[in-house]
Amino acid sequence: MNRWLIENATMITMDPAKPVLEGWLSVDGSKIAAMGAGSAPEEEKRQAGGTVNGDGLLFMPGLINTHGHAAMSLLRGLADDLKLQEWLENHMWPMEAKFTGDDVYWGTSLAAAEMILSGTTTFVDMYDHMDRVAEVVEQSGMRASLTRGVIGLCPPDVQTAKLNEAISFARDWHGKADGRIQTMMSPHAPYTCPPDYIERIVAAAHELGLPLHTHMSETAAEVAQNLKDYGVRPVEHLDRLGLFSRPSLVAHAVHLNDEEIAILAERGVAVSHNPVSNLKLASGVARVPELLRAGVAVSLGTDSAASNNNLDLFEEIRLAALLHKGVSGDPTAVPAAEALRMGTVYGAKSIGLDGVTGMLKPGMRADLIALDIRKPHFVPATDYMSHLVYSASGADVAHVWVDGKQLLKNRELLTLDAEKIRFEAQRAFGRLKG
Ligand SMILES: CSC[C@H]1O[C@@H](n2cnc3c(O)ncnc32)[C@H](O)[C@@H]1O
Ligand SMILES: [Zn+2]
Repeated sequence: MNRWLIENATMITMDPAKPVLEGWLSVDGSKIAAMGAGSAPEEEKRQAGGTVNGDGLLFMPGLINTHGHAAMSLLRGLADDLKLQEWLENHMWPMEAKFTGDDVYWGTSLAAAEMILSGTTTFVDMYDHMDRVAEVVEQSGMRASLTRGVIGLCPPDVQTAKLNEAISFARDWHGKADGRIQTMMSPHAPYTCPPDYIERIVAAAHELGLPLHTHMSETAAEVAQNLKDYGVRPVEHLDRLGLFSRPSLVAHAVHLNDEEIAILAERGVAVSHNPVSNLKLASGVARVPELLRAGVAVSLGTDSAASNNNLDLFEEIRLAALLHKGVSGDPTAVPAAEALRMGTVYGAKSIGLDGVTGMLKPGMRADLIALDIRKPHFVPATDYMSHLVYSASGADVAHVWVDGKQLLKNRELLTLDAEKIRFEAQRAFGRLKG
């Protein structure tokens, strides 16, 4: 079915020109062809090879998760209630050292199933064995920005091998899966990559014409250590190493001073805010209202299911709206519409996909989700933008399309075998646990 039509739909478009629309939307191939208020014109009906009745459904753009490590879903619930360094060094890294390509494949498949079931259509993933992650993206039909994260705490020949692997992956997979995959280059963090290694990664990003992604200023301890080791805080450190000379996306950015916020704004650096992970690892609360005021594109990420412990981006949206009210004492700190933009349009902008996804608008990719608004917590129909932020959860998502192709129908996964994934993921965890 190349051209199809949604009728009787309530749509939160995220398009400032028409944020809410009661009407119809047509899809042609991978793109939104046209949309309008009221009932669809006869010509649209004639051209449509099929029709979705939007009654009882709320349509919006698919959500965009701008920071995560999908395969770590295999480590969900393994090490809770710890601070970042202990969690990483004593629990995550020893387990990850045992990960095979198959573990990454099944862990990522598990994450993809969870993300589709909760309305995420695009995700950013930084990990190892990335061709196996890309395989899942191809099969699942999702859209993704993928990057082989490199940790430089190793001998020079190993550093070089990892960097070469990251370059090959980025070169081989950029634009694949019918254009749904794009790639980036990623030093894991300033505290795990020596300065000369970061410079080499930045140089590779320039050669490949790709963006950069890293963890930055996640904890107060990281900032203190950076000051001790290099005499400057992480933002200035990375700026001096040229990281911001390419389009960049930094995850966390919890501990920033005013000067650093100004630098990020001036360099056009995007920030992935991960409120649940930052709370769970007791890292702190990012200065999101100040970042937004400075004009920084702040989007939302779950981080991994090992520090979250789910991949429901609706939770991050809700928390982004609530948390900063509580911290600042200002109920308008992050209004509902802004939180929703963080999960959609700002997410697209953060990874160079503005004009492609994150909004329901003719010409853009048909990445859309439909929530079941017959449930009690969507009643009364006062303000659906408010309901999406303060009442909804991923469990309300009934249907998902990416590039016009349906991935979820009445909560049934169409591209992934949920039963097999459950079985294989559990088996992989058993093997890893030993
Ligand atoms: C080199 S692949 C990615 C690497 O990142 C680790 N990781 C997961 N969550 C976090 C986080 O919140 N801060 C820093 N690093 C994190 C993960 O365990 C992988 O080793
Ligand atoms: Zn992370």
